[in-house]
Amino acid sequence: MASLPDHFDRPVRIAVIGGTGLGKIDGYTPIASLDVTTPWGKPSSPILILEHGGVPIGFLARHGLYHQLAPHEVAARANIAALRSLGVRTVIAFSAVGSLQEEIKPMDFVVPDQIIDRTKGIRPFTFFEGGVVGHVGFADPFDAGLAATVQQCAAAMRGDGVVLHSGGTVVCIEGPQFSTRAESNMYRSWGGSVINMSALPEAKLAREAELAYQMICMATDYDCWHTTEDVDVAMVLKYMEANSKNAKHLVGAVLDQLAAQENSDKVLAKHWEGSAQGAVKFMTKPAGRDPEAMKRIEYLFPGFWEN
Ligand SMILES: CSC[C@H]1O[C@H](OP(=O)(O)O)[C@H](O)[C@@H]1O
Ligand SMILES: Nc1ncnc2[nH]cnc12
Repeated sequence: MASLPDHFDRPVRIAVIGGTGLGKIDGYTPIASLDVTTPWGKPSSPILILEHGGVPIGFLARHGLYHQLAPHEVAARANIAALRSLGVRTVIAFSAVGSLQEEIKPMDFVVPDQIIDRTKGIRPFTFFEGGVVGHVGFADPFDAGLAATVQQCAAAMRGDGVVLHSGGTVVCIEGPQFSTRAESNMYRSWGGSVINMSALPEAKLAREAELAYQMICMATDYDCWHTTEDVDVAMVLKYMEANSKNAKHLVGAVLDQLAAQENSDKVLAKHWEGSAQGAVKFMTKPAGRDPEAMKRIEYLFPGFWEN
C-alpha cells in the first residue's frame, strides 16, 4: 500500500473490521492508507480507505496485516478510537466462529444479538479509567438496525447458497487455545450459538465510543462438542477460503446498503449519541478527574468537557 496517499480529508462514516480470512472486500477501490496514532497506541493495522460510488469505507485488519496479533494482543482500544477519530459511526465486524449448535453448519452466517464474556480480564477493556469513570449500558451489545440490514442482504443472496441465522449468542473466550470439550458442552448448555475470541472487548469499546456495531459471524467448525472432527486452524482456514466469495459478497452488499444511507441517522448512530457522555459526566466529580484521562476522553469526543 506504499503508493497510496497517507491522508484523507473527508469524514469516513462506515468501517469494516476484518477478521480471520477476511483481509479484503471486493468491488471497493483503495484510495488511502492511514497510519493513525491514538492515546491508546496504534491500531492493529493501517486503516485502508476504500471507495465505491463516492462513499469512503474504512477497513482495518483486526489481527494485523499479516495476522501477527493473537486475540489478546489485538489493539482493540486503538482500533475503535482510531476509527472514531476518522468520523466513523458504524462498524461492521467480521468473525470466523465455531458453531455450538447442530443447525448452524460450517459456512453458515450468524448475526448475533448477545455475547457471553469468557475473556479473562487481561485485555484492556475500557476507555473510562485512570481518573475518569463511566458505566455504559450493554444489555444489547449489538446494533439492531445494522443487524436488520445484514439480514436483508443475506436474504437477497439465498439463491447463491447463503444461509444466515438471525440472532444468537456469541461466547467470546480468551484463547488463543481452543476450548476443552467440557467447556464447549457447558457453553452449549448456557445457550451459546457460536464461539470466537474476538467479540470482546471490541463490542464494549464500540459502545463506549457511541458507535453502532454489528458483528457478522461465519461458522468454520463445530468446535469440539460434535461427533465430527475437533476444530483446528487448518479447518477454520479451509472453510473461510471455501466460503470467502460469499463472505465478501455479503459484506459488500451490506456496505452498498449502508453507503446509500451514509448520512442517515442510522449510519451516523444518532441513537447512541450522548449515551457514553452521560455515563461519564455524572460519575467522577471534577475534583477527582485526572487531566490525562480527561484528555484521552476528549480524543474520542472533541469538546466533551466544554458543556
Ligand atoms: C483461527 S481460529 C481462531 C481465531 O479466529 C477468529 O478470529 P476473528 O474473530 O478475528 O475472525 C477467532 O475469534 C480467533 O481469533
Ligand atoms: N471453535 C472456535 N473457538 C474459538 N474461536 C473460533 N474461531 C473459529 N472457530 C473457533
